[in-house]
Amino acid sequence: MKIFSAKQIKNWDSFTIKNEPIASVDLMERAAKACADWILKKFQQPTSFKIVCGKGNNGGDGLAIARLLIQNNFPVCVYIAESPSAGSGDFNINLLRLKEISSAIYFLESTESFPAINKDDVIIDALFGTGLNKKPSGIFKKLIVHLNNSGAQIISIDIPSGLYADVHSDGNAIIQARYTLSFQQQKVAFLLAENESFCGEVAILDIGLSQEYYNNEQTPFELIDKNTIEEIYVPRKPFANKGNYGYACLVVGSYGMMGAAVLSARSCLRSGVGKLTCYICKEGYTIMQTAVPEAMCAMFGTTFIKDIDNLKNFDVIGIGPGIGRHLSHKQLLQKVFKNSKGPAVLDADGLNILSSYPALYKSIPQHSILTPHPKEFDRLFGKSENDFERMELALKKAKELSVYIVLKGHHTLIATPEGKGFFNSTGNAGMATAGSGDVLTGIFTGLLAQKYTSLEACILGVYLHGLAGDIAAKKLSKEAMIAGDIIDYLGDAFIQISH
Ligand SMILES: NC(=O)C1=CN([C@@H]2O[C@H](COP(=O)(O)OP(=O)(O)OC[C@H]3O[C@@H](n4cnc5c(N)ncnc54)[C@H](O)[C@@H]3O)[C@@H](O)[C@H]2O)[C@@H](O)CC1
Ligand SMILES: Nc1ncnc2c1ncn2[C@@H]1O[C@H](COP(=O)(O)OP(=O)(O)O)[C@@H](O)[C@H]1O
Ligand SMILES: [K+]
Repeated sequence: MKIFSAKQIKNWDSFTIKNEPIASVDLMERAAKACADWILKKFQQPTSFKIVCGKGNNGGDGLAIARLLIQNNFPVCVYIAESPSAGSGDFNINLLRLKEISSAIYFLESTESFPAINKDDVIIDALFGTGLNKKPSGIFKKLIVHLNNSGAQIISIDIPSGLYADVHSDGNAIIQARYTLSFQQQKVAFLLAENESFCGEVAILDIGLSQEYYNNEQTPFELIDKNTIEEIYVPRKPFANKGNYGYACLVVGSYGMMGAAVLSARSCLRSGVGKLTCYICKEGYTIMQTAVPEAMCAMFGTTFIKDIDNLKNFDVIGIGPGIGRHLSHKQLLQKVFKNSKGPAVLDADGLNILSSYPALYKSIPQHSILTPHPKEFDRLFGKSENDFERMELALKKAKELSVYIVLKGHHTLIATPEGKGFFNSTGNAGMATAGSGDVLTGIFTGLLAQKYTSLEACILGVYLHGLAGDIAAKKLSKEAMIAGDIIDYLGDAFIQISH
């Protein structure tokens, strides 16, 4: 699903108004109705709502929601933050409509007029939406702080007030919502960890914006969903043999870190690879042969891997999980880069070694997949001030090095050499456990071996990994699940995407 910028969303609204056609106030009514329906499902009588509005269209939404809640017999008070600017047209229409059924409408001109708020009240935040054009200051800033300090649950309409949709919100006063009810699709700001405490749980409500605009508008950002996966996933052919599904190699593990090797090998096999050989150290031999009898083993080195051989035999090489950091690993990387038939997968200490030798960056095989978490990313490409900056840097470096950068997190970002950014929509905090990343490396390696392109392997890989994690969390809880469980539920994830 495409993700548009605030400006594109505004154009999307205008396009819909013109081409559906629908009056803008009726589109606002549709948005307000979607919010009110959501709220009515969530909250029982006699919840008391305090709705705080600005004078733009976000405030207009708030006024229309107020009317709909009053019509459902909820106690509602409306507070309008005064400013010298006139209300938008649809704000004014909705104010008149509200005045016909309610007198509990108050204008906030100074801090003295701020309402007292009960912890049991529910605040609806319709102060600023995507029209925010500067840092909230003066009475607006104080109002945001007042609402945040009240201890009451806040529902933000469209976006938490004070938050920018497409850029870092650099020290802004921002509403800390328990829920954000946004329209039609995600905004980039919702997908970045730095905004978690503002957005709360995000619900995306369908307000029927134009499909034609959606189809024709270009955007660098997409959210990976079921439809994206349907276009990529290729079912196995009935007459296939193991030769059809590729020969993968994993360079993994060292003394004390064979767990990472086992996890990546198991997940590679569970992703459908035809054949797998693992390069490991001598101490890891029995462990690997016992834990993963389906994988072949080649030993090079005693406590860590010193060398590798015959790399030309493999369709794809994954390197990194558990290899530790040793001087000779620079040569290991060089060999992988030189002998890779196609793209390689680089993770964990594979990336850490790489970051110590920037001269090697330009010899990374084209379209390789690099899978850093934010700290590994900073080590590779330098520190970023915030998540937006890191995202932009990932897009820049993916282009510069012609690689796919999988920046891991709650909504993992795939930055592509073509300048596109795909956010994942599966996965959960139960996956914040040692070894989850090793599992992902195995999946990417397995999918590349089966001739998925790097982009397809990245998209399908992160989605399956997260989906298996979601199934594991449902069965076992986020707390009790461990990385190995993600592998155990990969089968269920494949079954889900293939139906
Ligand atoms: N027809 C449409 O365009 C639709 C728009 N919708 C709503 O409209 C919103 C966007 O509305 P608008 O573009 O009117 O913008 P907003 O309602 O977000 O705010 C704009 C108003 O706030 C002022 N403002 C911005 N930043 C400020 C600051 N820091 N301090 C003080 N004043 C500030 C602006 O001057 C303007 O008056 C969306 O977020 C959504 O909630 C929905 O009703 C769906 C339909
Ligand atoms: N809170 C979370 N929500 C969703 N996915 C998560 C979360 N925490 C971690 N993950 C996923 O788990 C994996 C962790 O990888 P990584 O940090 O490399 O762990 P390790 O090095 O222990 O294997 C990544 O794919 C990441 O996206
Ligand atoms: K808002």
